[in-house]
Amino acid sequence: MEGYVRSEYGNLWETHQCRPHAYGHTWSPGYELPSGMLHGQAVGTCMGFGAYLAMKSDFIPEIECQRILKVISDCELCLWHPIMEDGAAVWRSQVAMIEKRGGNLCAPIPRPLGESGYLNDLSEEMLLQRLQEYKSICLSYPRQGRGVEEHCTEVGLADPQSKKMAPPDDRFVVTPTDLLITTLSKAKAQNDMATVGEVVRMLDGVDGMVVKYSTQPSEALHNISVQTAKSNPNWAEMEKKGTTSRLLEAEMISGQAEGQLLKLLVKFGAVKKVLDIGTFTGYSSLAMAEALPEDGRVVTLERQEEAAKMAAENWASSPHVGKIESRVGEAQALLQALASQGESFDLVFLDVDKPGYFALYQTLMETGLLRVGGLLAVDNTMYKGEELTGERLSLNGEGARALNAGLLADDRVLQVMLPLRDGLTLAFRQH
Ligand SMILES: C[S@@+](CC[C@H](N)C(=O)[O-])C[C@H]1O[C@@H](n2cnc3c(N)ncnc32)[C@H](O)[C@@H]1O
Repeated sequence: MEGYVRSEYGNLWETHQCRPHAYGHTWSPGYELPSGMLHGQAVGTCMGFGAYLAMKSDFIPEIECQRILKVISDCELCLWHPIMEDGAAVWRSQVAMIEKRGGNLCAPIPRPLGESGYLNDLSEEMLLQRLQEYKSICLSYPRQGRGVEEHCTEVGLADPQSKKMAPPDDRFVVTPTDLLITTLSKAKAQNDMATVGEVVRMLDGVDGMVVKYSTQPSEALHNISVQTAKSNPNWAEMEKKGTTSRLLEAEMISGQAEGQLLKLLVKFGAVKKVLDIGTFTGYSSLAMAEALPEDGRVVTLERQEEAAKMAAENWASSPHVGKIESRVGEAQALLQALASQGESFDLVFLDVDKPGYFALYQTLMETGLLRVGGLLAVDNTMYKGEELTGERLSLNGEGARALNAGLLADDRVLQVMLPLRDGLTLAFRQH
């Protein structure tokens, strides 16, 4: 144990490593807890599966694979558990491991017997196929590949799932989330669907409460919300005609709560120059313009001509319209142009397609468009809660995750993620 800790010292999270002693610990973390298996039993299944993959990769001959499976089985450990039928959970574990191990699967498997090689390429499709092949082999082993006393409850231990969430009575209610969790937990225990419905109603009220108790919008901002809410048929029509290249939708609007937060940041920071990346129908640009002093300026960027036109119409009646400069084109190219003009900004609001987030962030930092002492606000950093589900992320979800990870690794910024609507991150550039 001491030798292990010594070798791991400085990296007790065990990240970014190719580690022979992680044999049996690549796929099982995805199903160990929900299965209720003892840790060693779950590792047994994963060692057996690793041995099978080693054979399929020509790292060991079939006879040695059988030898490994026989040893595991003779030790009364589990080779196969029905929970492994949940291929999606096994795949999620693989995805999480790739992230943990710094971008590579690095699954240690025998190569040759007694030494370790690493498996890096295993697609989801191939993983599912190999699992089924492995299962059919395991079924020919004693107990059909099952272990003896596999589960925690069989040896007098509590089911690990029962510890996953503190029992409702033990959990302090400090936040609305605590309240929702405790109420839902009780409802689940009592199979009480009426209370589940009540929780849905409460959840639905969270955004409404934020809106209710935040400063109400100006008439011009209110009108943008109203116009935008009616705009979906127009966007669909424009996309069909080819006047916009992608489908825009009313739901893209930042809206009141974020608009008021942006206004507040402009006022509090005595901001003079704002860069708004993603104009859409002009809500965030106008919100920030309203908070700027007379000589303040918002430069707003939008790739879709039609959206920029609609934004200009929306601002036309506002006394703050003169503070807004609209530029049309791809954000990355427009940023380069602004940088070459020697521009820099006190506040940048980033709200465009998420796959481009990190590259745009890098440009903002490298060119000095976000000045030292300036603030970056980024929308949708909790992208639809995708990361919470543990499912595979969409391209947008990946984009948000890449930015979140990039901010975390960058000591030039201090940041906080606020669970406001779809997640809004504030990052202060300290150097
Ligand atoms: C979420 S909306 C912006 C919402 C706006 N900030 C508001 O307050 O309502 C994103 C906008 O950015 C535009 N956009 C997306 N990716 C872009 C890119 N790479 N360059 C320029 N504009 C982009 C879209 O056309 C869309 O109008």
